[in-house]
Amino acid sequence: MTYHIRVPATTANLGPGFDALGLALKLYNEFRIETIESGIEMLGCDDIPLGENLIYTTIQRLFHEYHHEKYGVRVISHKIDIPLSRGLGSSAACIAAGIVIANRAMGERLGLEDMIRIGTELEGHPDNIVPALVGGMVASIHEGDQVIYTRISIPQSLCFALMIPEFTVSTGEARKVLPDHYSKKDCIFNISRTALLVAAMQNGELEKLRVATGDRIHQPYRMGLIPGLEAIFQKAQALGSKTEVISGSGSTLMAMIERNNIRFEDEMNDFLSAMEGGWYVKILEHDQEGIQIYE
Ligand SMILES: Nc1ncnc2c1ncn2[C@@H]1O[C@H](COP(=O)(O)OP(=O)(O)OP(=O)(O)O)[C@@H](O)[C@H]1O
Ligand SMILES: N[C@@H](CCO)C(=O)O
Repeated sequence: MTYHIRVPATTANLGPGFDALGLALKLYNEFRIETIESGIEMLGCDDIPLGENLIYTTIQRLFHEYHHEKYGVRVISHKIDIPLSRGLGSSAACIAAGIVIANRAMGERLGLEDMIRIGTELEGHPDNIVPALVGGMVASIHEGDQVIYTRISIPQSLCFALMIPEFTVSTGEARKVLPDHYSKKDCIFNISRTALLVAAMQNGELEKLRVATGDRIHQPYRMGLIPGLEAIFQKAQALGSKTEVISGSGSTLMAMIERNNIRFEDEMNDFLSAMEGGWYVKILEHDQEGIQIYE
């Protein structure tokens, strides 16, 4: 049996919604899956050691946990468009793919809610894995052994400009720079803005996005990991962006722009090409479908 999987990139946090908000983007990794007699074979991703290959380790873990021995899988990475460790959910995409591949091999014994729970446990937070699986913009919480999530609508006129550098920021390192405790003032700052952001998105109030994406939980501590951030944010604003945030834990930066902002891409690319860091821009729409299996 042979089939294909397509899994979207995701951007997490969207400013104040640390570990809670995320959205799927029309940028994809694609895999071809073949059934084999036994074991797990990975082709087309030789640069990632097997022990760090999250598709491999996810399938291995699920086969072991569910005592699956009947037959194995060959996973061929044939289109890897999500760059590694840039804050675009490459790890969540691989975990999502691994879960779906293992589940299919095991006769679809896991439902969507099980896959979301397992993915969240493996990733450590739900904000990338849930939109990678279900698509769209999603608010998620992990409570006990359950993940509870809901979709948030995104204004039709909005799209997303991703400024992607050559350098990486590992999520692990970017979490280590965060404090263990926050003041009541900072918590209230983020709670109020997260609520405003969700409502502004639902109501299509683009002019409120800038104030609604204010954040005191993670971005102030991570800015130092991304040289060029301030200049790029200023340029994006000058080009009419509605707001700018760090995508996930970086290194990618994201501006929310109107679809009819036709000068943004070229002018931002000119600006980025004069900077150090190997930056380039990609304008993307949100993905509404999440992970897809096709024959
Ligand atoms: N195509 C791939 N195949 C196998 N493993 C991958 C692939 N892409 C990423 N990974 C694994 O995911 C790791 C990157 O995870 P990390 O959390 O640092 O970045 P990210 O998921 O891209 O960023 P963020 O979580 O901020 O969006 C890689 O080191 C590798 O172990
Ligand atoms: N919410 C996560 C997303 C990155 O995986 C973080 O910012 O650390």
